Amino acid sequence: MLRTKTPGPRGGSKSRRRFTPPATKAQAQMAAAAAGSSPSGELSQKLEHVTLFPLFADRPFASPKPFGELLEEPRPAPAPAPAPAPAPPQQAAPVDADVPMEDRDACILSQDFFCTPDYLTPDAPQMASSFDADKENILCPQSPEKSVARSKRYKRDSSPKGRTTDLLEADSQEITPVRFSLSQDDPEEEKMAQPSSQKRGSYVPHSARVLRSQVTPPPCIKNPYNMDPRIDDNVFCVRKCKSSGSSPSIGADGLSRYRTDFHEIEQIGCGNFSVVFKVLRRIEGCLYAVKRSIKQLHNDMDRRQALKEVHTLVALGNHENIVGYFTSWFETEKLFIQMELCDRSLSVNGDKPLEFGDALELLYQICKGLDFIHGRGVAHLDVKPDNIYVRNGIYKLGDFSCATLIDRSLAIEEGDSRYMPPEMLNEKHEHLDKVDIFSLGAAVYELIRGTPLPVSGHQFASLREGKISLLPGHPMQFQSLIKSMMDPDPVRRPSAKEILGHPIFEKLRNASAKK
Ligand SMILES: Nc1ncnc2c1ncn2[C@@H]1O[C@H](COP(=O)(O)OP(=O)(O)OP(=O)(O)O)[C@@H](O)[C@H]1O
Ligand SMILES: [Mg+2]
Repeated sequence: MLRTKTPGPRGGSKSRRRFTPPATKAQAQMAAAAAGSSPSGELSQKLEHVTLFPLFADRPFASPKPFGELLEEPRPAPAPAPAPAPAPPQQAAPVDADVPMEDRDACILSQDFFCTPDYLTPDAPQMASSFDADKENILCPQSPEKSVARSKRYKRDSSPKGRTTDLLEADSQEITPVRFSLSQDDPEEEKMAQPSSQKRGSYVPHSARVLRSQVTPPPCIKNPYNMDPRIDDNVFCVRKCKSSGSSPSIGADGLSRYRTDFHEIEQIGCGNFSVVFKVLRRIEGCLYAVKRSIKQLHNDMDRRQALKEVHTLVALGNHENIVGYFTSWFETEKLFIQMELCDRSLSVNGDKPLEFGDALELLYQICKGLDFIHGRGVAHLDVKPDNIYVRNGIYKLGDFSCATLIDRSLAIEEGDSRYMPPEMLNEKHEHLDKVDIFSLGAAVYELIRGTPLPVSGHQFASLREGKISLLPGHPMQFQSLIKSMMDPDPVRRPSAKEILGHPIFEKLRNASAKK
C-alpha cells in the first residue's frame, strides 16, 4: 500500500518539451530575454553584446537592437541546400522541405490516418522499426479517393470459417482491412507488409497500415466453453465493439497493453490507492478484475512499494479463499494487476447485518485463507470487510498491499486502524499472524452488529481492552470465540489453525472434507 507518494520530478514536463518545436521555443525565449522580462533578458541588456542564444543565431528572427545588430555579425555561410527533387506533377499538397523524411511520414500517419496531432505518434522502438523510409515512397494522390468506400464494399465471408477473420477485421473500420499483428518477426506479417503494385495507389501509406494493425485491439472473442452468466453477450457484437472497444490502443507512452488485451466493462471498486475495473480479456472471452494504481509511480521506491502486493500474491500461489492472481505490468507509470473477478466485497454500510450461519461460514473460510498464508510465513495486516470478497458464495481474502513476512524481515505497514490490535498501535510486532486474527474477529463483530467500528475514542479503547458487547441471537460459544480472537494479548489469541479445529465448525469441516 502506498502510504506516501511524492510526485516525481518528471510529471508532464517531458511531454510538454516534446510538443514544443525547438525553434519556436527559442524564439519565445529570445523575445522574452530581449524584452528584459526574464532574468536572462535583464542579463542580456546589461551585457548588451553577448548573445545568450548562439545556437539559434542563424535563424531569422526580428529582434530589437542590440540583438538585431548581433545577428548581423558575419557568420559562416550555411551549407548549400540540396537541389530540390522535381516535384511530381500531381502532388496533392506541398511538402515542407525543412521537415526530415521521418517527420513527414509521421505527419502522414497522424493526420491522414489517425486524424490526431503528431504527438500521438508512438515512438517506441518496436514501432520505429516498422517504419522503413524506403517503403514509404507512395505518393499522396491528387484527390484522396476515399477508400472508405472500398472498406464498405469489402465482401464478408459468410462461411463459418470466415467468421473469425470477419470479426478481426470488423474493428478496423477504415480504409483497408487490417489484421492484428501477433509478432514483429512473423514472416506472414512481413509478407503482408510488402508493398505490392495493387497497393501503390492506396491513400494510406504502407507503414500506417502496419502500425494500425499493431495498435488496433482485436475484438472480443466469445469463448464457447465459458458459460459465465456475468458476461453480457453484447460485447461480442461487432457494432458494439466498434463503439466501445476498438479505439487504437495508444496511450501517452505508446501502445497500451491494457487497451489491447482487455475490454473495460465498468469500474467495480475504488480504494485509497487503486481503482478496480471489471474487464473482459479479448482473446479469451473471460472476465477478470484489473486493479490500477491511482497515482503515477514515478520513482523506483514507489514502484517497489506497489509491487509488494504482486510479489506476495505470486509467492503465495493459489488457494480457494485467496483472490486469484494472473499477471501484472506497468503502463503510463501505473501498476496494473489482473486478478480473479469476484462478485463484490463485504461492507458494513451496504449489507444488512450478517446472520449467524453466514458469519460462521465467513469466519471458517477466511480462517482457511489465513491458515494458508500464515503457513507460508505471510501476514496480511489489513483484514477488514472491504478486503474480503465473495464469489459464488465463497469468501476470499484480497488486497495484499500491506502484506509482509511474519519473521519481520520485511518492512511493516499498518492497515486500517479500526481493525488494528492494541500491540500494533504500540508498535509491538512480535506476533504478526495474530494481528490478522484480531482484525478478522473485529471484522466479523462489525458485520454482525451492522454498525461501523469506532475510529477513536472511548469505544475504540474498550474494544482493545477485550470489552465487546453481547451479540444477541448468536450462540455463546460463537461469541466467546470472537472475544478470544480479540484478546488484548496476542499470545492468548487462537491461531487460524486452532480456530479451524473449534467444535463450532464441525459441520463445515465435514462438508468440506466430502468435497
Ligand atoms: N478481484 C476483485 N473482484 C471484485 N472486486 C474487487 C476485486 N479487487 C478489488 N475489488 C473492489 O475494489 C475495491 C478496492 O480494491 P483494493 O482494496 O484492492 O484497493 P486499495 O486501493 O488497495 O484499497 P484500500 O483502500 O483498502 O487500501 C475493493 O474494496 C473491492 O470492492
Ligand atoms: Mg482495500
